[in-house]
Amino acid sequence: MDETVLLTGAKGSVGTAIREGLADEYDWRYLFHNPPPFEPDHPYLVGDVSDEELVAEACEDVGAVVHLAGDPRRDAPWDSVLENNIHGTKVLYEAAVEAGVEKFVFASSNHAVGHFETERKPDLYRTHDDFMLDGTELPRPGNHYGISKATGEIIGRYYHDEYGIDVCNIRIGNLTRGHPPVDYERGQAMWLSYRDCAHIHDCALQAEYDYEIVYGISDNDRKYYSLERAKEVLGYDPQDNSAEWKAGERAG
Ligand SMILES: NC(=O)C1=CN([C@@H]2O[C@H](COP(=O)(O)OP(=O)(O)OC[C@H]3O[C@@H](n4cnc5c(N)ncnc54)[C@H](O)[C@@H]3O)[C@@H](O)[C@H]2O)C=CC1
Ligand SMILES: O=C1O[C@H](COP(=O)(O)O)[C@@H](O)[C@H](O)[C@H]1O
Repeated sequence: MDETVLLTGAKGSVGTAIREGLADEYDWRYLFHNPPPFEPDHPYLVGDVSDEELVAEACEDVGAVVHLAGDPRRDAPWDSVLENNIHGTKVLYEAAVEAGVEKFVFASSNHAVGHFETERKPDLYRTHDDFMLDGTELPRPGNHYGISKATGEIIGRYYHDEYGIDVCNIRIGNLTRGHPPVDYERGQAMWLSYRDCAHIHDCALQAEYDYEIVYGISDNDRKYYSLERAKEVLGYDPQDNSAEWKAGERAG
C-alpha cells in the first residue's frame, strides 16, 4: 500500500500497538479524537468520526482505512455505541467510498460472537476442548457493544457489495501489552500481543481479498478461534502464545 493509510482511534491501545509496530511502514494519517499529548510522527487530524466534513477531509487521497475509533467498553451504554460505533462507522464508510478508498480494515471484536461461549465456558477456554469458531458463523453478540461490532461488520458487507471496497473485519481478542492477562482464562484464550496486533494489521493492509472476517489473536494453545483464514488469506504468522507465560512471566 503506497498511498496514505488513515488510522482512526490512533491514540488508543490498538492504535498505539499499530503505530509502534508499523510507524515507518506506511504513509499514515492519524485521526485523534482529542489533541494528542505528544508530537505525532505522521500528519494527523483531530475530531469525531461522525463529523462528515472532517472524515471527508481525512479520506482525501487515502488508499486504505484502519478503523479503530469507537467506544471499546463491553458495558458501553447503547447511546454511546449507537453514535460512536455504529453511526461513526457508517459515516466513515460513506466518506471512504466517496473518496475512492480501496481497502477498509475494521476493528471488530470477540464480543460480536460472545454468546457462543455462554453454554460452553469455561471448558472452551481450555486446551482439551475442541470447540472452534472460524469466522463463517453468524454473529451472536454478548452485549450491546458486541451488537455494535457485529453491525460494523454488516455495514462493511453493504459497502463492499454496493461500492466494491475491499473489507477485512478483524475480530480482535484481548490486546494486552507485554504478557497475556493474568488469572483470566478467557483473556489467555484470546490474547493478542502488541507485535501480533501490528502484524495482523500489516497483513490486512498488504493482502488481496474481497470481504473477510478473521480472528485477531495470538497463536494461543487455549484458543477457540481458528487462525486458518487469517493465515490463508492474509498471510498472518503470529509469534506469540499465551501458554508460554505464567503469572506475567515467560515460563520455562
Ligand atoms: N483492546 C482490545 O483488546 C480490543 C479492541 N477492540 C476494538 O478496537 C478498537 C480500538 O480499541 P482500543 O484501542 O482498545 O480502545 P481505546 O479506547 O484505547 O481507543 C479507541 C480510540 O478511539 C477514540 N474514539 C472513540 N470514539 C470516537 C469517535 N466518535 N470519533 C473519533 N475517535 C473516537 C478514543 O478517543 C480512543 O482514542 C475499538 O473499536 C475496539 O472496539 C476490539 C476487540 C478487542
Ligand atoms: O472488544 C473488546 O474485547 C476485549 C476482551 O474482552 P474482555 O471482556 O475479556 O475484557 C476487551 O478487553 C476490550 O476492552 C474490548 O474493546
